[in-house]
Amino acid sequence: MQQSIFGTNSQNLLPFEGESYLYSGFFTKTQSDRFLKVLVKELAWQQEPIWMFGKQVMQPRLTALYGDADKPYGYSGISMKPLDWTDELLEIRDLVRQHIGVEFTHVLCNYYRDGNDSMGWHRDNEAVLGKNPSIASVTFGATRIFQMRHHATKNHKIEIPLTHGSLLLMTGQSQHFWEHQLPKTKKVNSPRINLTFRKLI
Ligand SMILES: O=C(O)CCC(=O)C(=O)O
Ligand SMILES: [Fe+2]
Repeated sequence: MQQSIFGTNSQNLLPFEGESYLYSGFFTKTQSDRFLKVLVKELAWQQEPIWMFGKQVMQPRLTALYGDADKPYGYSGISMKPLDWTDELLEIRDLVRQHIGVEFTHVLCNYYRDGNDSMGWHRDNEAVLGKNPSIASVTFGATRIFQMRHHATKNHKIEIPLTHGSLLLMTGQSQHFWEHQLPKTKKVNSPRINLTFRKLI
């Protein structure tokens, strides 16, 4: 049984100008163990290059994009063509959709092999996501610290441990006013999978 996002355990983690909610035990341990195992094995993981300061560098993680449409989804100077939903990704999408009420069209999958893999500061604010996108972020595997900070001031940094089976919803003005990252850590040497469900308009 999934926890309702309208339950009493949800409170806005952002102090102002956006809304983000964490549902720690959204998936059961049994579900989470199964999804971690299957997704590591079955998704079409690739290490993609991105452009940074005029140079091409490899991303410090593996990624895969799945979704409805045959339309490419570009970010950070790369364009990815979505693959067709797998059974497990559809199952997870439907559980998340049931509770958030958003018809997600795509899921960007990230595979952090260990604490050396990471994602730098960014906002998910591409025009194709619309003005105030709701992004649902699901984690299986190692707990990693997810950081958010106010984009304009770089102040008000908050740290959110994203545990096995957790769901983080970033919504409202979050992607306009707040940026986020997943820093490297020496404390983790096991894998983590993160799925960010998005609705392209
Ligand atoms: O791995 C995470 O928790 C963050 C992923 C993320 O920010 C993204 O895919 O845009
Ligand atoms: Fe992001």
